[in-house]
Amino acid sequence: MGRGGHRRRLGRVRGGNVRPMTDFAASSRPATGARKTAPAALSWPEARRVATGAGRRLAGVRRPLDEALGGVLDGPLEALTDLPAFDTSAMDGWAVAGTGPWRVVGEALAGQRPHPALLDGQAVRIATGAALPPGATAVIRREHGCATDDQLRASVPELPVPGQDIRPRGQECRAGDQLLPPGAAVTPAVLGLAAAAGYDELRVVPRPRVELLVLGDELLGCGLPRDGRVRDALGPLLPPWLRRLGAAVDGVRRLGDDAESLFRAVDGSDADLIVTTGGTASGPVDFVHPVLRRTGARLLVDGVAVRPGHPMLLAQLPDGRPFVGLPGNPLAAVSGVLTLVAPVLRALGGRPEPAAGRAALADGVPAHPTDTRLVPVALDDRARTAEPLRFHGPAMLRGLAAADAMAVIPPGGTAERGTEVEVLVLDWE
Ligand SMILES: Nc1nc2c(c(=O)[nH]1)N[C@H]1C(S)=C(S)[C@@H](COP(=O)(O)OP(=O)(O)OC[C@H]3O[C@@H](n4cnc5c(N)ncnc54)[C@H](O)[C@@H]3O)O[C@H]1N2
Ligand code: MOO
Repeated sequence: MGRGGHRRRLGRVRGGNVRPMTDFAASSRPATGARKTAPAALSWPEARRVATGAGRRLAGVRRPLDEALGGVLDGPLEALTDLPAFDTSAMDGWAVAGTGPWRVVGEALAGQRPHPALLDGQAVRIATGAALPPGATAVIRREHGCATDDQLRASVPELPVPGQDIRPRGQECRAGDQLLPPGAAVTPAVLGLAAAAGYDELRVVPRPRVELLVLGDELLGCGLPRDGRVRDALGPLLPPWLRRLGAAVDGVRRLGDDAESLFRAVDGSDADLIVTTGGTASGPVDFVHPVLRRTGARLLVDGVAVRPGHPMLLAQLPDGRPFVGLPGNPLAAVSGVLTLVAPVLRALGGRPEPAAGRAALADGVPAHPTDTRLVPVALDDRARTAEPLRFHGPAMLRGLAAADAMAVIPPGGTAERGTEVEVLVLDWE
């Protein structure tokens, strides 16, 4: 269940739990799960476009600065004050009025109210960051002046230079200036800037909350594969990656291949996005389609012309929340994250799409005749090349674990060595 503990019930049809097929708009699957005729898979670029449009940006919330990290700005960050807010000294030394020599009449430390105005020929000892007394025309650095018996002389002939080592009020910004645009990621630097500019709280688009449901009777949470069972690889892989992509993920719920428990988990979740793994195909215990049908969801993407990962799907629950079904084969699930989950998370979280990376293939890669291929590659940033890696089968993670990116190989022919292709950088850390 989501963090708030609130359960959102999905709409039900009286007299039965299965919605009419018209509610399962894009699907042509029969209610039992097996497919009579395969619906046309969307092309990979089209599926990504649909995913981008499937998530409505979450409403902004006010957060104290220390809880705003990792969100994005809901609106522009406008300065609440001039910065600096008052004229200050940039150096330790003396603030002076007019040309020397000067009589030292007091002291100005950071954090004190401004010293009374200086007359021509007067000076105060001043600390870096202290408010400049009115009338001061320059600052003489400690190492450029010589003070005896309250008489100050510059030890460098060119001094004083008017304005030297003074940080004038408003040098960095004026109150009301836009410091950052809406959608900027809230980094530690942004927190510092916001505090300097007078903010105690920020209005941010929150991280979308993801409910992650890992399906499969065969999955083990620990130990060696045994008795036909395998270790769950996606439970450890997905949460930290989805967090990196801007999501809030409380944890993973592992469910058996049981339609009722999947329905209850989906029905009881108040997450902004539900992601399942496994059960997308048409095997005897693949329940994602029938359960979606029972919830009254609308399928937006039902299969994508991409290898691996072609059974991935994207649906919209009756209340509009998105649902992504990732295939169970681990590299196919990774392909589904890149194709569907990442764009949906960006849309929900108000994050801009990163600029597309490109690199030249260091070796030829056979393309699929009709589908896009996503192939793990090691990037050489200096040479701007991408080396295709072995062990890239849909059930394998060995290539991925050594990869920096997935190269996008468009359908048809062979992508020859030297061909420049799009690369989706795997920003793990
Ligand atoms: N008759 C057909 N069979 C299959 C097709 C097809 O088109 N026609 N597509 C194949 C492709 S491609 C994929 S991908 C898989 C997708 O299947 P599901 O999404 O239903 O996934 P499962 O059947 O539950 O599992 C598939 C495979 O992956 C292993 N798995 C599942 N979850 C995990 C996990 N968390 N960690 C590690 N491994 C996992 C599972 O044990 C299976 O070996 O369907 C093909 N079949
Ligand atoms: O999606 Mo499957 O082969 O492409 O693992």
